[in-house]
Amino acid sequence: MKQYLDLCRHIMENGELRQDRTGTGTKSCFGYQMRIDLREGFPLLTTKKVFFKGIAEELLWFISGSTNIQPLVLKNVKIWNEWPYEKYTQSSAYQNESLEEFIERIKTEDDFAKQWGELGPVYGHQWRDFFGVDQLENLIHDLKENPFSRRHIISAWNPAQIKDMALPPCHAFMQFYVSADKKYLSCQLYQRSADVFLGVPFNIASYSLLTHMIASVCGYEAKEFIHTFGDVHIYLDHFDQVETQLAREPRALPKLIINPDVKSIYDFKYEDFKIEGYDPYPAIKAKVSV
Ligand SMILES: Nc1nc(=O)c2c([nH]1)NC[C@@H]1CN(c3ccc(C(=O)N[C@@H](CCC(=O)O)C(=O)O)cc3)CN21
Ligand SMILES: O=c1ccn([C@H]2C[C@H](O)[C@@H](COP(=O)(O)O)O2)c(=O)[nH]1
Repeated sequence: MKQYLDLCRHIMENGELRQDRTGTGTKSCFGYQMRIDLREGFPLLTTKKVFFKGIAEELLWFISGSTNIQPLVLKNVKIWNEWPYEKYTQSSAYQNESLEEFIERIKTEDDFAKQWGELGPVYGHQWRDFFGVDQLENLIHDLKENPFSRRHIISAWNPAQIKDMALPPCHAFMQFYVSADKKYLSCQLYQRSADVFLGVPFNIASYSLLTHMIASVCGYEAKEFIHTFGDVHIYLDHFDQVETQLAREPRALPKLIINPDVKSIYDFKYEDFKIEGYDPYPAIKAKVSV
């Protein structure tokens, strides 16, 4: 995807070196925007293999309103594991378990999962229960009933609850837009902080999938995903991986096929999505900064 490679090049060429919360250090820019036409294919990077199943299961988990990693872990999605583990290792309950042993306990012991698998009121909670407001339900209702509204918004940024979250939301604010002919749905996301190598490929695919799902249940077609960034950065220990990707020639994008019989946003399962014609270069390993 040219837009993504342009973003990587932009940061490599113009970014400033700065310290960050995790201690790793980044090259960073402030403010950037990508526009992705969803009619040209599904934006799953081809310059490395991206774990679509993990992205889809994470999105279904947000939609379900869950904020406990147990359902993800049971589906073998590992991307949120480090954060509850970090908290656990700092508690008096910690018995020197490795990350793998901790995750095994989350899988098999419900009481342990209830206590230690919780991330606090993160995305799923805010989307479905922002101080009692089901923002997702309202959004879908309004997209159908009042398509030209300028208030089609979901915010995960709840300042009163930031202190209770394992990580304050990065993809924090989204807005939807129905075309004048009521044919198309577009989505714009504001992401306050973006890990370009690990997080952004997930975020692009996740919001593009969400746009397709909402379009499908509201009777529209997905048109554009606009991705707007605040602090957009490449971690210092991801430079080699980014260069490897920049040396690869992007291939044709795959197609997303959604089961058209699903009429409610809450009824989707992973099996209702099919990615066709995905032919990526091999995956590239990288360390996640916690
Ligand atoms: N530093 C940092 N970057 C992030 O992208 C990030 C966070 N923290 N914290 C919260 C979530 C968790 N996210 C993550 C975490 C890990 C991967 C990751 O390791 N991805 C690998 C392997 C995926 C797999 O196959 O399990 C990848 O190659 O994409 C991706 C996104 C996105 N977010
Ligand atoms: O969906 C996500 C979630 C997180 N990130 C990245 C962005 C930053 O590198 C870290 C969060 O650290 P903060 O100090 O809270 O900004 O996680 C992402 O890119 N996408």
